[in-house]
Amino acid sequence: MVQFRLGTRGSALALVQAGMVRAALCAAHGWTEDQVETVVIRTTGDRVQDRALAEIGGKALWTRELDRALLAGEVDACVHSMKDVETIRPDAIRIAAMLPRADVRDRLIGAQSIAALPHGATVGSSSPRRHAQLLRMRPDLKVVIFRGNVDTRLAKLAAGEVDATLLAAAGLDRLGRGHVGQPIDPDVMLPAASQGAVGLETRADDTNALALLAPLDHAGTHACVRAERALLAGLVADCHSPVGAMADMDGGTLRLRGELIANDGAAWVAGEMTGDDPETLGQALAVDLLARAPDAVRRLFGA
Ligand SMILES: NCc1[nH]cc(CCC(=O)O)c1CC(=O)O
Repeated sequence: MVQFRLGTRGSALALVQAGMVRAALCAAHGWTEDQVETVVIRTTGDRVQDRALAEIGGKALWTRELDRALLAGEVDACVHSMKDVETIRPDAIRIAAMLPRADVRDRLIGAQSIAALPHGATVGSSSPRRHAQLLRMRPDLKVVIFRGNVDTRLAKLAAGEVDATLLAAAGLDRLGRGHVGQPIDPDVMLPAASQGAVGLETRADDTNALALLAPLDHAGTHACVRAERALLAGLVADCHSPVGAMADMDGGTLRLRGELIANDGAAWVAGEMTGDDPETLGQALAVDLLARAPDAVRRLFGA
């Protein structure tokens, strides 16, 4: 008998991540695999492949249809790459658990390092953060929109459409492509908020699902993701904003790093704070960064 229905996108990466959650649920509750049903839900982000995501104008590109299925009771929880989950969530939906975080870094594919890219090289990326970070280091680069799932992007790179691209290490690793590309140190390229984290959302009032998901929660990862998301909230930013954010745990203390970069990479502000409460820490760093941001950067944010 099915004990739990798990909503997921249908991309190869999403299905691997859903499989990780299914395995964790089975291990926690002594279920067999057939007791967790995976329900594949197609999202707007999966349909629209030819424009920069930021241009489609829509928010919730990866979550709207999953939210609907969750709230309609068609699934008990949804699996998400937390990086793609909006900063502000509906009150009726609760982030219930976070799997242990994978490699948080970006990987460069097509060159040994950003410094080693030939003058004027074309780099494919549709992430405003990576775009701005690349131009800050290398104003000579041509950064072009590059979309599609991981395999599509690697195929476009192999076909010579671009000289190089950047992808999250976590996604590559989960797809069995751990050998692809060179990891970029976070000091060189601060990752996106929640990068490498897989989270589970359920209905806020579903006490049964919340209890079943509780043993899957990795408290350290959850605290880091909370702090990073609180920074985005304080900036009125989302995953389409040119923001780097990364928390880690130093002993019992949270350390949060953040940076805001103008789209052309010519102006930026960066900072770091430590604290115990993730929300307080994220909010405080947002206030600090906005207070110190050059005009060209501050104007990008709603605060
Ligand atoms: N925006 C797409 C997206 N969302 C999550 C991942 C990778 C997996 C992760 O960060 O957990 C990716 C691809 C990428 O940025 O390379």
